[in-house]
Amino acid sequence: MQRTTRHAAARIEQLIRELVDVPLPVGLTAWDGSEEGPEQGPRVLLRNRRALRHLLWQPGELGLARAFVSGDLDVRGDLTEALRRCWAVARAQDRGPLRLRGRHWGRLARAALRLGALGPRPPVPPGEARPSGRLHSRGRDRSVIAHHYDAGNAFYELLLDPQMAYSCGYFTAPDDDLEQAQDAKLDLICRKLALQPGMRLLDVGCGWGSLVLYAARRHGVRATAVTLSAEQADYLRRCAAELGLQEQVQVLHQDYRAIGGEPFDAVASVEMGEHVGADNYPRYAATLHRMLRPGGRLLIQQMSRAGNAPGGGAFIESYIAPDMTMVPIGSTLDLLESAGLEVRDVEAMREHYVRTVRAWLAALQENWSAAVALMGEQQARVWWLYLAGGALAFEENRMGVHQVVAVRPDATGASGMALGDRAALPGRGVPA
Ligand SMILES: C[S@@+](CC[C@H](N)C(=O)[O-])C[C@H]1O[C@@H](n2cnc3c(N)ncnc32)[C@H](O)[C@@H]1O
Repeated sequence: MQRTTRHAAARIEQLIRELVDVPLPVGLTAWDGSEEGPEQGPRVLLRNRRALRHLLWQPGELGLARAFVSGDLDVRGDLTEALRRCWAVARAQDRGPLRLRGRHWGRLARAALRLGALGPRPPVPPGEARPSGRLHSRGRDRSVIAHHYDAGNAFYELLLDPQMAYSCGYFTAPDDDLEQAQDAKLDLICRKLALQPGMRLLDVGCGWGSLVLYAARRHGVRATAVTLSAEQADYLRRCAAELGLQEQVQVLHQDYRAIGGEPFDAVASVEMGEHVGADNYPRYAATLHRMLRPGGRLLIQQMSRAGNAPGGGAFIESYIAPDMTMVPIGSTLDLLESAGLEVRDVEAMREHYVRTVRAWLAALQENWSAAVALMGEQQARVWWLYLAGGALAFEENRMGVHQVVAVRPDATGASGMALGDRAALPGRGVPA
């Protein structure tokens, strides 16, 4: 027979003290209405005992995420602040969130028994990707990309700016909004690439085509856009046709490994390098090099991560972007140079990503009912958690993002850059 308690929150608080020796970082309300922890700030609600069972069956970040996604665990108030406080505890413990040691298991099981929380494995909420096949084989990459990017253009339209840029924006003034920041980012990229009318631009990993459409319209280039997502390719073809740019913008729905033909005057790849994997990065860098004419410029924008945990963490890997790899920026620069490119400029943009992700999160919250109608409550909660945690990761310097300008020197070693040309430095704004 299950033993019940009317003091579940107190028991959980006691358990947390025993396990990690810290007071509750956030308020806690348990299924029996009992409350513990700070009264101010965000509050975690354990709606039922199943919330704990998610953690017992899948200890750590993923169990916590499943409890949240299913709604068994909820947060009242600011989710980002709740995550910030929990991360602070994890940092003080010198380990990730809820990474328990073997000796803790006995205590955990006894506490769960007292709380009546022992029971069968709860159903895994929908939306987890289960990629199969060899890591970063073309087939597996295609299904992983479809999982994330083919979630429906209508959803991304709710979240993103009108140009549908799905990468870090560039805030040049304190009160810039997302639309201005994405416009400024595209402008900055075009200037760093020194685009001129008639030039040929290749964009590898083009998303919904914000860069190629911008560059074609504002700089008169002829652009080729490559994406592995069928929905993105269709969307971009439609946009290009509506804007009368179908002659200027060619859209290729294919893997970057299949790119061939004549080299381009300029090559861009904005937040795609995270998808290629450590083993394939040299091949990706070699492709960028091969597709750039000698003397041409490359711009990549890429997220980075310090330390030895190259993925996005258990939650991101399961729900958002499996097989993603992020490495320290220094390693990326090495790999680009090993491919024969010469790195000319690196700009760190971490603070811009804090604001970008916060803007996406605000858009999700404003459009919550529409998002739920499109994808269901649980999937909308996946995005809520992803964006709240993502903004925090950039804020706390667990993740970074950089723009890198490189050139392919010609046979004589000439870079094609004028003396003193420091890749569009005048374009840099200083956000407050
Ligand atoms: C984060 S999105 C960035 C989109 C775009 N550059 C932007 O700034 O809005 C990553 C893009 O990389 C593409 N991608 C990922 N892996 C790819 C691959 N193996 N081959 C071609 N494109 C790929 C995805 O389809 C998506 O368009």
